Amino acid sequence: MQTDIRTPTPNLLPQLTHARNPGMVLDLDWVASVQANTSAIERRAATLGGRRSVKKEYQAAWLLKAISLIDLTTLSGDDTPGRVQRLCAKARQPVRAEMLQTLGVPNLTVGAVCVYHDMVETAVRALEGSTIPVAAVSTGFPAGLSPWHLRLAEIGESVKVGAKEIDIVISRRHVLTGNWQALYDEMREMRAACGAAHVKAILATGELQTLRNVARASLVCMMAGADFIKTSTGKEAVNATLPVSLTMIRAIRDYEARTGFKVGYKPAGGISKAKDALLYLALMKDELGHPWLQPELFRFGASSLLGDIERQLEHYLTGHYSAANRHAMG
Ligand SMILES: O=C[C@H](O)COP(=O)(O)O
Repeated sequence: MQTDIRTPTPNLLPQLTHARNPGMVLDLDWVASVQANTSAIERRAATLGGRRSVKKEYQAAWLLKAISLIDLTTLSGDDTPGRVQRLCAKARQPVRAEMLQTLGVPNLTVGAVCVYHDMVETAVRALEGSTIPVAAVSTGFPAGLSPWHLRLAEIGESVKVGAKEIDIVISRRHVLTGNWQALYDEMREMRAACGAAHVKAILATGELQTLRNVARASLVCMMAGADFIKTSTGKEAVNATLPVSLTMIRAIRDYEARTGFKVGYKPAGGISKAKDALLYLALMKDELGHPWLQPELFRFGASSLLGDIERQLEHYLTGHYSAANRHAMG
């Protein structure tokens, strides 16, 4: 039976505190034992799309919750300080002030702002006085093929200028060749380079060929101390999908069951519709429960999702849709 996701307004959900995942020694027997039943996973994912969506005030509450979980992202070659400043203004006040007042959440912000290293200082300055962290994509994002010492140095540079979260990319070839030791070692070193900054491991699942590879790579990154596992850079041909999400979420559940440590989940790439955000939240609640509905353990990596959510909230309040271009992000 599916869980009913109707819940009171998001700011009434319990606040989470959890110990940071320290990682563990690489357990190759555990890794080798991990399988993924692709047809069962795909069947389950297909049922999610058909579920009845929540309506009216319940939907509005869940959309507000979704906003608080967005890593508001710009990762374009033509990013400018001006665009990043506008994005940060949006991060501070994601929906028009009068709408937030009416909805009873005047202080709502997004989960984080996510940018390339070059824009970290601009974002940090633009977010001064708020509690919104800046996340930097790092380690030769998106391919992760720059020289190793430069990948590590890039993490250090971003942390030095104020990034509180680092989204690293793994070496896909370690997964594709089954070199779990190499994946573990690189993840461990990258986590160490992050220091106190939290590390999200981007698996680039669209390039890992099988769900079994996704499950094993998820586990190895968690064993090496990832704070979050993230699907995609947004630059692969296939980015976040529900089957991949189920696979990764279940890896998180198994890891917690065996070690007691909670690891966060970040689907990213191609999530641009409010209704998709609701599906993901329902999935998290069904599979992992309330702790994974907090920014400490769940984020959407998304550049345009906020605009669609804002349109849906406006429709809820006024009965009308405004043009999408009224909700520009940057
Ligand atoms: O990590 C975030 C992604 O790059 C955003 O992808 P998107 O532009 O498809 O929303």
